[in-house]
Amino acid sequence: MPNSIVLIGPMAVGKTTLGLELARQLGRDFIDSDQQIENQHGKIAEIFASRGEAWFRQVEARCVAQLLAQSKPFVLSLGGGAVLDTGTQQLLSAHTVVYLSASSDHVRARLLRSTNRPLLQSEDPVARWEKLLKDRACVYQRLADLTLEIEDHKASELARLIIDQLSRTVQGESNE
Ligand SMILES: Nc1ncnc2c1ncn2[C@@H]1O[C@H](COP(=O)(O)OP(=O)(O)OP(=O)(O)O)[C@@H](O)[C@H]1O
Ligand SMILES: O=C(O)C1=C[C@@H](O)[C@@H](O)[C@H](O)C1
Ligand SMILES: [Mg+2]
Repeated sequence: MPNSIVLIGPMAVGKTTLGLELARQLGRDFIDSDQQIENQHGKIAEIFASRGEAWFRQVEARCVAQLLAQSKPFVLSLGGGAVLDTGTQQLLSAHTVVYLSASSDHVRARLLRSTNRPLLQSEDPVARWEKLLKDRACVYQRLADLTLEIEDHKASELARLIIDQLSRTVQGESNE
């Protein structure tokens, strides 16, 4: 797996948690785009409140482009909406993209206990999450080299599954 592995998917599916575990199992560096933006510009909820979503998206696209320009392969977890940027979509084609897919049932408890996601500030965060997923699912699917249903697996098991499935793909390609 010579290029970077990029985890995409909707909020709360476990991109950050699993990305860290995947990087640990592969002995690679790990970076999370939301964390990177927060280190540079402060809390995402405050950015949305003070500068608006459009400004956040510009910063996010620039941050992701800088990260993907690194020559050493690493594991990158993207914010849930980062894939909407067409420049980011183009850059992702040079990397291995893993879509973490989930039904709302599998993330319901996580959504209900979180208070820091500006796009889910609503009386019904689960319905908001479902609507965002409906709008974005085709983008996630189109960009993905591998799609993984998180179901009730532990992060360590999901990381192992990703490594196994990606190694099989690489093996298959070298046998062609
Ligand atoms: N496989 C798992 N099993 C149980 N809990 C998990 C698993 N993966 C993540 N979690 C928990 O779910 C919550 C959301 O996980 P995480 O922050 O990794 O998701 P995310 O996709 O990065 O979300 P965000 O859109 O906010 O970036 C966290 O509390 C995390 O501990
Ligand atoms: O799905 C989204 O649009 C977002 C997801 C989070 O990771 C953050 O990037 C932010 O809250 C926006
Ligand atoms: Mg995250």
